[in-house]
Amino acid sequence: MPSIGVFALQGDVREHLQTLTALGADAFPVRRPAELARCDGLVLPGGESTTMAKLARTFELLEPLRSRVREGMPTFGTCAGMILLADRIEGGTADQETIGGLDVTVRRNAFGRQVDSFEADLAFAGLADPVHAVFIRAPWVERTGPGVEVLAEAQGHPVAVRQGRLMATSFHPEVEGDGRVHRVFLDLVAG
Ligand SMILES: NC(=O)CC[C@H](N)C(=O)O
Repeated sequence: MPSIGVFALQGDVREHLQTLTALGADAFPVRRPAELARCDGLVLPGGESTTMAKLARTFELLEPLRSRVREGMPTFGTCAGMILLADRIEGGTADQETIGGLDVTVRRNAFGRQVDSFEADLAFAGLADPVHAVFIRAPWVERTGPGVEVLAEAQGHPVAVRQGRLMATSFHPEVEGDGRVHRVFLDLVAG
């Protein structure tokens, strides 16, 4: 049973814990470096990315997170979690820190005011049936580096990507999801 941490200083932690537990993972919240150290894989939930980065710095988790991701820990970011994994951000504050590792540029709040939040059924690479995707003030991926695979798109923009053992979605598969996207991540963890 893989040990999967969910970054828990801010964000929709409980939904991820429930989904991962239902899939048979040993899922637990991560608030300190000792908890991070026992993760086989990590989920960065949705929430508010600037707040999450600031709290990570305050609780001395930011540098440990950066090293674990650099060392190849499988990591899955959803929405704000995608922003935290991105190497470059557009539409953020100038001093916004990220964990980084994913060679993409993401645009925060990209879908704009009109469609602040919306839902869509999206084709997802490797899955037979469309995934029901809930978007809440979501980013999209503006540019991808050469090693990045696009797994899903919405309105012509990448909204799910994978690079090696890193995976990110603009939407919230932990909300009204059926577990299949988390299963894709657990398969990555299993290697
Ligand atoms: N639902 C979400 O995670 C929203 C992300 C948020 N707009 C941010 O920039 O961090």
